[in-house]
Amino acid sequence: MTGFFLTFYFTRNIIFLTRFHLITLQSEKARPLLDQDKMKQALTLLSLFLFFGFQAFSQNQPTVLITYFSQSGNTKILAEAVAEGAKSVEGIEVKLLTIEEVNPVELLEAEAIIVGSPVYNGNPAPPVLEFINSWPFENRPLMDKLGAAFVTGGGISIGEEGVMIDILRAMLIHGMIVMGGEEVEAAFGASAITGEGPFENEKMEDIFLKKAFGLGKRVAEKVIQISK
Ligand SMILES: Cc1cc2nc3c(=O)[nH]c(=O)nc-3n(C[C@H](O)[C@H](O)[C@H](O)COP(=O)(O)O)c2cc1C
Repeated sequence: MTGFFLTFYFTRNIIFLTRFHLITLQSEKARPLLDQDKMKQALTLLSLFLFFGFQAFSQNQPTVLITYFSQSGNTKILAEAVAEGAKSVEGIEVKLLTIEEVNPVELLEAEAIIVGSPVYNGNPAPPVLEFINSWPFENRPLMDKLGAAFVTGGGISIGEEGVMIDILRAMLIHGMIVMGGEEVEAAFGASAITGEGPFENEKMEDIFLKKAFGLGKRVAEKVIQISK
């Protein structure tokens, strides 16, 4: 939609400026290179070319939607790394939004949806479940979209793998094709431990960011492959 309005805006401005130039030429009694009718025809053709050219360009970029809930910022950091990975693939439009920001059109337009959640009592955080439960089911509009998950949890083995499976399972109900990350250590998606032992740092560990980057990259590459 944004692409459409931008295209419209630019094309309209080009037409306006060219007309203005024509009028100026006439008023200065300068000799135009073409007569006025031919110039109008050329202008119309040029406008159509620009309009459809921009449209084709703006609509051809398949979208990867990365969406997450994060109360204290850890899942947000992981989401940003997933987005960086997806952006590293040429020809992909990446949308990075919190689950509160996503609208239904963005969900339906995306070729791939990557959902991130913190672990809350061994489960996805309630706002993430609420978000997934709001996805449209009738006629299964999410069918065949790619899906993936990422998670942050406070401790080792107290829920992060289970939460990724929960998200992927819900995606499967919608007929989505689910994927893990690039590395075998990210088989169910990307996860990070944020509050135990060596991982209880201010800064998120690079091994977790690498898994997240790899997840975004792999999903984006697959989107390009199946969009051809
Ligand atoms: C209500 C609540 C329940 C939690 N339960 C778990 C849990 O079961 N397992 C776990 O590993 N971490 C648990 N945590 C820790 C969070 O998953 C962890 O701090 C996470 O990185 C927070 O993500 P955020 O910074 O994006 O909000 C819990 C945190 C809260 C607030």
